[in-house]
Amino acid sequence: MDSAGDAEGNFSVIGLVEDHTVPGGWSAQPVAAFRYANSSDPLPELVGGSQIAWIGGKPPIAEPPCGFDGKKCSLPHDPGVLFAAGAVAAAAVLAAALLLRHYRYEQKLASVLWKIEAKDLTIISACSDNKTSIPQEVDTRRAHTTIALYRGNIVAVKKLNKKSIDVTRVIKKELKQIRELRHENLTAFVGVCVESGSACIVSAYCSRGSLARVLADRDLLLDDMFVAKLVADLLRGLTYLHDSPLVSHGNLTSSNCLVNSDWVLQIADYGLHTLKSMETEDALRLEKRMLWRAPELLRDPNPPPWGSQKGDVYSFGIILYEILGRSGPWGDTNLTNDEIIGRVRHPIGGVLFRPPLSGLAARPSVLAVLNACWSERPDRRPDLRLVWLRLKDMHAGMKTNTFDNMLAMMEKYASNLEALVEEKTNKLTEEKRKTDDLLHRMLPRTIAEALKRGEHIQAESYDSVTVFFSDIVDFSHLVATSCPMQIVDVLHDLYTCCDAIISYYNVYKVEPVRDAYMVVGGLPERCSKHAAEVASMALHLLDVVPQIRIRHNPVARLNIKIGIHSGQCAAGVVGIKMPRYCIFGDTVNTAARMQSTSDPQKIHVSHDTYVMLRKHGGFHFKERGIVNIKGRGEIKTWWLIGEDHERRRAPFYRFQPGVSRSSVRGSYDETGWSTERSILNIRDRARLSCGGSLGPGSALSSPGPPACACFVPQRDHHSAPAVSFCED
Ligand SMILES: Nc1nc2c(ncn2[C@@H]2O[C@H](COP(=O)(O)OP(=O)(O)OP(=O)(O)O)[C@@H](O)[C@H]2O)c(=O)[nH]1
Ligand SMILES: [Mg+2]
Repeated sequence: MDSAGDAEGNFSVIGLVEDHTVPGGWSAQPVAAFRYANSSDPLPELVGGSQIAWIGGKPPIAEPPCGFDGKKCSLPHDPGVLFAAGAVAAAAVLAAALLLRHYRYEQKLASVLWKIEAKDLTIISACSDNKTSIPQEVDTRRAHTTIALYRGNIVAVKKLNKKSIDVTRVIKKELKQIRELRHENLTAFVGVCVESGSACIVSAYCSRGSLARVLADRDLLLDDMFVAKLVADLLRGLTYLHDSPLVSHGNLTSSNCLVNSDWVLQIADYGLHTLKSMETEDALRLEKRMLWRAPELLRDPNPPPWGSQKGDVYSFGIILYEILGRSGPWGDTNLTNDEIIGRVRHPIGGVLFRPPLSGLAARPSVLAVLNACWSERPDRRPDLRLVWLRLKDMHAGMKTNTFDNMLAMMEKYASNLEALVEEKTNKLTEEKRKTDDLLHRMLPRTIAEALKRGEHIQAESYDSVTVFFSDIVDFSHLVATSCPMQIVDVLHDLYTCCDAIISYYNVYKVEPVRDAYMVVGGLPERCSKHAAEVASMALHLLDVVPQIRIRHNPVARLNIKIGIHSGQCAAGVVGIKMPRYCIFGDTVNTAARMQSTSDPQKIHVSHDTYVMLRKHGGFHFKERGIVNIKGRGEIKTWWLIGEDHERRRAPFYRFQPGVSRSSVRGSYDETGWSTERSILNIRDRARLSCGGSLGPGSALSSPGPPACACFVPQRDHHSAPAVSFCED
């Protein structure tokens, strides 16, 4: 109590204090007190407050910042002041945003992201040494444009024909604009290389080349789906361009539509009109571009390089026509480019000149779109979205998914290629067959095959072969009375006929020299009946040769002298550049002597051959007597005069060394030759056509006397028979 008897307040501050003596570790204890230092003080002082554990480390403020009733923070209430303040703030924010935007724009313009350093471009030429760095899909011979390697990618490089390049602000704007365009159906712009005053535009490379080239490739089958996909790609790309800041293309041609490796059509050479302006261009190139240009642009003395959207629609119409017709932008026409452009610009007699639609296989709806796209009045041309709608029928077969479309295109292309490969393989096989045929005419088949395999041909010795020689009687007289070309004709006819006959026997013909003809039996494949083969063939030839008509002297007849001898010999290939299969040995000389000592239309047979033929049986002889053969002395020789006709039973087969026996009917001995076959009726044989105009089967199966068998020389199947022989 104080002196006045008033009670003095005794205030203590109780706080939570850590206390391990109580459960929970905390207890409320006095932590500070209020004391009056002087009795005159109106309020007590806080003593010991430092021990208090305040939340947040300090005591709470005594009053809220804006006072207990918020009056301390109240704004001025004048609306004019408020509005002015807001407007200033908004203007400041807008100005800051605009400034930032402009700054960024300027920065983008100034940035040289479009710039390509010449040192980063490695030009690839068709004869580039560095083939390993060129990706497989790049066929440099089919590029048709300059291609280069840029940061590991193949790019197309288009050089601008300008004397000097000044990269102005407008050009920078164009470059920025074009860099921002991205679409699946536009070729991706990579950059521009400006070096020492010249410039080139670098863009992504499309490996399948331009649409014009794809359409010109006759091996490529473009079915409806292919066509629809190409048209759809073109429309998509063009629509994107029309909706972009570029607004239009201005130079839409089939060479500016490229096809990439995935068969996606991409539009190229869009934009950059200022950069490309003032290019010194080839007049022919300029003229070619005009073929796709709309009439109103052709008439304009200063057409804008970006053309117009309606102008693009006209160009689209021409390209659509090109895709459907595959015969160029104006079809098969005799008019020159200049004449076409002239007629489009100034129609003659008011009749509009457009590509011919007759013979174009297309749906009526597509033809209607074509006509609409190349309307004379631009405002009558549909816009691209309408074109897309009107071509709905055309796109009906297409898949909605781009990837599926791509896959379908690839599959189509692969099967197209398969058919193409098959066709080319057939052609190749046919060519190979012809080459083999030619080779087999020059060398025995087994030898030719071994030579093809690169094997060395060892000369072989044969114990027993039969050598045949024939020679035209009075050939020197024939030569003296004919001109060289007539002689060539006679020999050609004779050899064509003889070759056809000997192909029916198991014998090998050695190259003829002048009128002399040499045939050997028993090599290169050994054959036990070689003497019979040669004898039969000799009788056949003897019968046929006199029936060959001499073209320039039809009444004259060819007669031959034949000599045959059997014995041992060696045979092998001589020469490397022009290998020849040659036969060596005394047997050859003796056979030649047998021929030279023979008589016209007689077959002179040595005693050795006679013994073999007797053993074989079926041949008829007449003894000639003792003849002096140079080198052999006096030997007994024979005339072969005939063979037993009735011994022929089996069908007559053409002999083809190397052909498996099982593939041919008939009975064969170990040489691949039918026993009966070698003993043929000479009359029947005579009916066999030379040159194969009648097959062997037909000659033997037709009963009764045969009709005249003629052959037409192989070199001209349309001419009248040059040589004919008939049965007497
Ligand atoms: N394979 C392939 N060929 C291309 C590529 N780019 C252009 N070409 C072809 O290269 C040739 C020359 O192209 P450009 O210099 O653009 O000439 P243009 O297209 O005929 O005519 P403009 O573009 O009108 O000047 C044309 O046949 C193009 O189709 C590409 O990326 N790949
Ligand atoms: Mg081009």
